[in-house]
Amino acid sequence: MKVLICETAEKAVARAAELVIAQVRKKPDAVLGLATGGTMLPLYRKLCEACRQGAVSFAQSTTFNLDEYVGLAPDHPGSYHSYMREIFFDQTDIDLGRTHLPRGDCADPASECQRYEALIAASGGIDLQLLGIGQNGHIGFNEPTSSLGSRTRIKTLSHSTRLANAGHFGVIDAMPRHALTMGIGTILDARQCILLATGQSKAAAVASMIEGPVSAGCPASALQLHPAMTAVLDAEAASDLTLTDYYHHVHPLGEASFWE
Ligand SMILES: N[C@@H]1[C@@H](O)[C@H](O)[C@@H](COP(=O)(O)O)O[C@@H]1O
Repeated sequence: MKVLICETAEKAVARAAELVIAQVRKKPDAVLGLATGGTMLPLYRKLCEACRQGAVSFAQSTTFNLDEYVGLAPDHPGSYHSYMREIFFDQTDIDLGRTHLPRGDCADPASECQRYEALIAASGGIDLQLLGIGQNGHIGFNEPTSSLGSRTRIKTLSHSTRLANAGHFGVIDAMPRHALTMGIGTILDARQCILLATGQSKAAAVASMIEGPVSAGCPASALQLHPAMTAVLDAEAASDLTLTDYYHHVHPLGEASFWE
């Protein structure tokens, strides 16, 4: 795993945006795996800005999002369909017909998961998967205990994940209890992964992901096995890593990359 430590969150976001833009410039019809969450907001802002300025075009991109809440229709304001339209799709030149998210409101979620997996495979597979990380080490909605070989399926959300995301729903009782999520095996199939983590609240999860044992207890630790995985971190998110000590000695207030 390549670990890129940047001095500030702003710089980490800028580096992650550069990596995405470089991939799309190199392969304009790239298949992108997309993530949601607060960490991604400034990253999408950068990508939209670059698109408006003509620095990158998503017109030929195909996208697959990691997850969606069970029971929510695409036009529900708390759905990830709504998030993606508002934050990214409607502000770029992307062809909406080539954007995909699992349908949360389908009658048969299990067959929706199979349909979604088949669609990803039919697209030729994901070239670049963008990821955030939950405070408990989840990726997508693969909560701790997720099988490392899992495919797209339904997961029960942990109480801490529901609390962390309840803001979008007003009260925790309005927050969905389940999600459809790409599996860890689905994510590991992507040809390249970029995980962005910023802020002190992610430090423990980031340390488990990079320096902990590969374990279903920290689903993100499975990314240690991926041959082309880059973790882009700010200094706060990196602060529990043993390699951060070296970073502070050798690169005070700078950017540094390490191979773990
Ligand atoms: N399903 C999403 C994840 O894909 C995301 O990585 C995580 C972290 O979100 P945040 O960036 O808001 O901390 O939140 C949700 O659980």
